[in-house]
Amino acid sequence: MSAVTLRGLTKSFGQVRALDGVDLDVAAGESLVVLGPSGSGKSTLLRVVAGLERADAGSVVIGGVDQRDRATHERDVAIVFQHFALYPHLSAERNITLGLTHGLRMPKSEARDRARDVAERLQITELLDRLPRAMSGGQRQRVALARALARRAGVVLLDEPLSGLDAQLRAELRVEIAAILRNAGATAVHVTHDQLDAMAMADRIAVVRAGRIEQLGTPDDLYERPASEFVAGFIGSPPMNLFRSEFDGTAHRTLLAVLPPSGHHDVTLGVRPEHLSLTRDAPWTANGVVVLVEPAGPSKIVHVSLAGHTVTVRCAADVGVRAGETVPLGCSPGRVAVFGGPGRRYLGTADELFASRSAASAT
Ligand SMILES: Nc1ncnc2c1ncn2[C@@H]1O[C@H](COP(=O)(O)OP(=O)(O)OP(=O)(O)O)[C@@H](O)[C@H]1O
Repeated sequence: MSAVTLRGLTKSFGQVRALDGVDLDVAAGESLVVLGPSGSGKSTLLRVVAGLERADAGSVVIGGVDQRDRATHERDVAIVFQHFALYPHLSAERNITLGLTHGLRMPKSEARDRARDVAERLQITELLDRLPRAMSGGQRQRVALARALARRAGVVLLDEPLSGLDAQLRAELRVEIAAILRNAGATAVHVTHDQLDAMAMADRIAVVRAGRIEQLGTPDDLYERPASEFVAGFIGSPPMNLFRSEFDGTAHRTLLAVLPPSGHHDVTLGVRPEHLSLTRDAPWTANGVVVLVEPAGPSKIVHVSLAGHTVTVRCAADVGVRAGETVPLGCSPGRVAVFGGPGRRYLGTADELFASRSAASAT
């Protein structure tokens, strides 16, 4: 396993800046997920690390060695692509051993031993003699992963390895792949636009937007303290409710009145679904109309229409509400995140902002 260090990576395609000065350190043995919307530069980042794309500026260092003059096959990386890219006319075993015998010039018997070893760990031994067309999507993806792991490369790069699989298989495989990479002690960089994949697979997540890293942190960091409105809206299922206008008119106005006068007047308030309740017994309240009740196992997600947008509330499964009902919504300012200023960065909770304002006015 090797550490990966990226410094000042920049890459443009014509007018499009796919990477805009990316600095990133991935520790040896770490699983890092690059998460962002379509077109944010995730694949380009991975391709530059793999040497499939040349950066306009910046450096890629793997295991302490600058990769500038190295072609993809000379880099200590294994790649698992979005599309399985297995050779259709070769058995699973041959798919796994081909890169070893040809790429790494390993003797056939040794390559076969390695394939069998990794197949056992991935529980696909019974697939080794099969052609890809005789396998399910999930089985093919396991074989693709086996092929990457069999190389025992210092770094495994995965580009949307789960896309194209159905939700249940995706949920199973994301946990499985994370465990396999962890047990193998592999350094892994995954790319995905799916925050559930990211939360399950990552030691740390880098959220990218327009070729820049917006926030880097553990899944808990990102969930508890999103650095910006963009991150807040991207993480969590359902994601944080964001109020550009107002939650409770009085509360919002009170909040605006206490914010620093330095241009933070256009703020967004964010509240997680689990921090809203269908009660009037809270410091801030408003009324809304239930549009949909969605069962979610031990809880339910209630979608409530409020001042022109839909708010999601996570509540206990036994709370009895029906579509069409008018319900109170309550929350506490300690649970309200405030975003504003350039880049709509996180300014603190409403409570913290009230407190700092009163402390400032007291001195
Ligand atoms: N070979 C290319 N030629 C021209 N533009 C490109 C090329 N590759 C990527 N881009 C552009 O660079 C930007 C980043 O693309 P990239 O594929 O890295 O994004 P992504 O985050 O991986 O998106 P997705 O999730 O849709 O795959 C996009 O605007 C894309 O259109």
